[in-house]
Amino acid sequence: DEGSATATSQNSDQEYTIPVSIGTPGQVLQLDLDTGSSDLWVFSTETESDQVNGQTLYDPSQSSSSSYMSGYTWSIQYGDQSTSNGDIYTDTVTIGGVTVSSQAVELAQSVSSEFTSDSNSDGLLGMAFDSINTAKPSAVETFFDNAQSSLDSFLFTADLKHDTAGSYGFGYIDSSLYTGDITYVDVDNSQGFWGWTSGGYAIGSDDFTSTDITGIADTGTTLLCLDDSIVDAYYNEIDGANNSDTYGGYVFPCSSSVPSFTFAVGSSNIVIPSDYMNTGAVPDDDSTCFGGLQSNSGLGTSIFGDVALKAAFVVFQGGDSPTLGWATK
Ligand SMILES: CCNC(=O)c1c(-c2ccccc2)csc1NC(=O)CNCCc1c[nH]c2ccccc12
Repeated sequence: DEGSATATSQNSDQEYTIPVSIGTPGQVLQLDLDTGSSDLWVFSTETESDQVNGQTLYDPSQSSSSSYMSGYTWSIQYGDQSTSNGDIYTDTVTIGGVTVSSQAVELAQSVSSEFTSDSNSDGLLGMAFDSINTAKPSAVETFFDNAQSSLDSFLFTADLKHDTAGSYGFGYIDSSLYTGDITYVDVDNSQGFWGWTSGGYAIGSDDFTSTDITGIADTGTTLLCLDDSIVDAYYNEIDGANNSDTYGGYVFPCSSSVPSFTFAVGSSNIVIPSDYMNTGAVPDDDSTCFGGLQSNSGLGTSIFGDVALKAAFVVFQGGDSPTLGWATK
């Protein structure tokens, strides 16, 4: 089996959602496919009503295929301190034509304000490894793991785009979506993430710097978050750039031209164009722009978030020795 789903850029590439059908008849929710976590959770009829703000709610009582997982709960806290928790049903889940008949669906009973205020997302579709799923008394499996037996190949692909619709593929590689060859690198999933190591970087047209950059491929995080040495070197090339306490990161005059950013993938590389490195004006000051590259300090890892991923066609290859494939497009 194979399929694909349109990835819709929300709020200027801040996140990307896909339509996911849950239940019989199908209830379609827009979920943020998140390779940086492993819980499939949804806004639901059980979510505190004062924490709902326009989201579509999954209602298990309207699905003839839902089944309550008695005694199961879940509770997650992301690095940005956002949280959600609730109980769990199984139901039929279909994404891009690929169906899992008994997928654990985690219903939110409570969510923190970041999720309430994000009316573009009805929940998260965690696609990292089962070891970091938060269900109790025991972990439940991701859609990707449950779909393995029915997928032609045990992989999914990400073709995220800047300010326009991209796509996620399941079970196959669409060679029309990239140019040249796909370069595969090993994945370290010991922390439950799609962890990998880049061999270095270049700022604009400057010389390449060989240095190991170990981080995670994370569709659920907007920005590219790297070591301070790289980040400081990058913003040294932009007049008027400064690391702002007010805005919580590097900002610069929106009139500045900003360099592109290249990162190594094995013996090849991916170039993030200049315009991806500017996420746009900060709130209440349209002459100050916020950088797409920010510090990883305090994150515990570097993060190749959407700013980096949307510059490439990326293959998430599952199995006993998972790998990541990167291609230019
Ligand atoms: C900003 C979201 N990212 C993180 O918190 C995060 C961190 C992290 C750690 C410490 C401080 C800040 C971030 C490490 S890995 C990692 N990645 C994930 O946790 C991936 N899942 C993010 C889900 C998520 C959290 N807050 C949101 C708000 C909108 C859409 C999605 C989300």
